[in-house]
Amino acid sequence: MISADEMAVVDENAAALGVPRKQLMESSGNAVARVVREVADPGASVAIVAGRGNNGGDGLVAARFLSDYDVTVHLLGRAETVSTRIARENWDALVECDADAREVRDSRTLDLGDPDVVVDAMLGTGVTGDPREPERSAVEAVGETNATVVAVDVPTGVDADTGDRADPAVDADRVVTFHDQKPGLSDLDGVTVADIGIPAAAERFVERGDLLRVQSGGGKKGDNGRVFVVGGGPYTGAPALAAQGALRAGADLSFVAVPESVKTPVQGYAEDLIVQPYEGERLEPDHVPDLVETAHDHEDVVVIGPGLGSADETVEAARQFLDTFEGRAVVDADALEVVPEVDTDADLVLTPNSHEFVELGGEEVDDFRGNEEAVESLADELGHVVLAKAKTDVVSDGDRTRVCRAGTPGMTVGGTGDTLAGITAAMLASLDPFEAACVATFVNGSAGELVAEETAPGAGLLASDLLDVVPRAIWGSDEDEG
Ligand SMILES: NC(=O)C1=CN([C@@H]2O[C@H](COP(=O)(O)OP(=O)(O)OC[C@H]3O[C@@H](n4cnc5c(N)ncnc54)[C@H](O)[C@@H]3O)[C@@H](O)[C@H]2O)[C@@H](O)CC1
Ligand SMILES: [K+]
Repeated sequence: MISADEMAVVDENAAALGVPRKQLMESSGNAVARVVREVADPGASVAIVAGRGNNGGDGLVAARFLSDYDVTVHLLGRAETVSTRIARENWDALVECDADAREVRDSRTLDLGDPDVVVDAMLGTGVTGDPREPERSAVEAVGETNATVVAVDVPTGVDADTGDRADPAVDADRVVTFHDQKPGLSDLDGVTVADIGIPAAAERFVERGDLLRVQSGGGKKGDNGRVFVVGGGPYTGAPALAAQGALRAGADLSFVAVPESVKTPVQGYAEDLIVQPYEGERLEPDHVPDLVETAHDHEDVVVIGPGLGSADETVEAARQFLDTFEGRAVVDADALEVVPEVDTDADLVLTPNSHEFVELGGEEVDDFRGNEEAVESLADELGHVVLAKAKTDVVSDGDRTRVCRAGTPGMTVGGTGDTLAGITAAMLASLDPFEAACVATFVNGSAGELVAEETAPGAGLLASDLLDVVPRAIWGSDEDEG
C-alpha cells in the first residue's frame, strides 16, 4: 500500500535516479489500454475523458495504444491549460496523428454519446478536495452512460488515501492503479495494480523526492518548531553546530543549554543562538529536572549529546533525562550509550557512527549499505529509529529501512554529525521520526556535496561550511516537471 504523498516521493525519486516521468506515463497509458482490451474487443467505441494533469496524460497515452478501437478523446479544457509538459506533449502528438481529440469548452454540455467503454482519466492522486468544474459535470456525464468504466489510477472523486467518495464520484468497473495498491481502493472490486517500471531503488534510496515532505512546509513563526540542544561542556563547537544546523533546516528557534563555564564561547559562535546556561562545568543529574521541564513546557525537539563528554555524572544525567523526557529527541554522541538501559516514553532518533553502533548492541560491519538488516534489527531491538552513519547512512525504524548515498568523502571531518543531529531535530518538528531521519541525512549529505563542488573539492571541508548551504540543499532543488 502506498499513500498519495509517498507516491509523489517515489515518483520524484525515480526521476532523480534517471527514469524520466514521461517513460512512466507511457507505461501507465499502456497498462490502461491493456485493461480496455480486457473489457472490450477491437472496434468497440471508447470515450477517454482526460483532465489537464498527468492523470489525463495517462489517458492520452492510452488513446495512442488503442488505434484499433473507435476512440474519442475529450480533454476537459483548452490544450494550453494542460498543466504538465509531458501531458501536453502527448496531447500534441494525438492532434498531429489526426486522432479524434476534442477540447471540451463547457463540460456542462459534454455529450459522451453511447460508448462501450469510458476511460476516466480526469483526476488522480494530484487532486485536492472534491472535483470542481469542469471535472464535476464530466463525472456526472460519465455516470449517465451505460458504458463499462475504466478508471485511471483512482476513480475521480474517490480519495486515494481514505476511500472517501465525493459527490459526485465516478463509479468504476475497473481501476488501473500504478506501482502499488492505494489504501483508498482496497474495498473496491476490479482493481489492477500495474507495474509501470518505477525501480525498487526509488523506494530503497533516499533521494530528492524525499525532500517533497518538507518543501511544502513553511508558515508563520512558531510552526516550524523549537529545538533545544543539551550539549557542550568539554566541547563547545558541537552544540553550536547542532543548534545552527537546526535553524538552517527551518527550526524557528534554537536554544542551547550549556554549562555556565562555556556560555561565552558557545554564544560567540553565532548571535542566532539562544544560550541558556546552567551552573558548573558539565551536565550533572541536578540540572536534569529543569531541563526536562523547559523542554516539556515548550514542546521542544531535543538534541542531547553533542559535546557533552563522557564524565560519569554527565552520562548519568543523560540517563535521567531520557528516563523522564516524553517528547521527541535526537540522541547523539556520548548520550547514546545509555539508550539500551532506559525505558523512555520519548520518541527517539539515535544517530550512532559505526563505533557507537556497536556500543548500542549492533553488529560490527564495514559499511551499513549492504548490511541494512544489522540496522533494522538494532532499531527493532531498541524500539527507536536508528540513523546509522558511515560511508553510506542507513535509517531504520525496525520495519522500514532506507539507504542514503548523499555525501562526500570529505565529510569524515569532525562536526558533520553535529550538523546532522540539528537538521534531524528540525525535521522532527514536522515529520515522523523515521521520515525526519531519512530527510535529514539526505539534506546533510547534499549540503556536503554542494560545499565540495564550490569550496572544498578535495579535502578541507569544514562542518561549519555545511550550515550556509543547508537551506539550498532543502529548498533549492526544484527540478522541472521532467
Ligand atoms: N509515479 C507517479 O506518480 C505517476 C503518476 N502518473 C499519473 O499522474 C497522476 C497524478 O498527476 P498530477 O499530479 O498531475 O495530478 P492529477 O492529474 O490527478 O490532477 C491534477 C490537476 O487537477 C487539478 N485539480 C486538483 N484538484 C482538483 C479538484 N478538486 N477539482 C478539479 N481539478 C483539480 C490541478 O490543478 C491539476 O491541474 C496519477 O494519478 C497518475 O495517473 C503517471 O503518469 C505516471 C507515474
Ligand atoms: K481517474
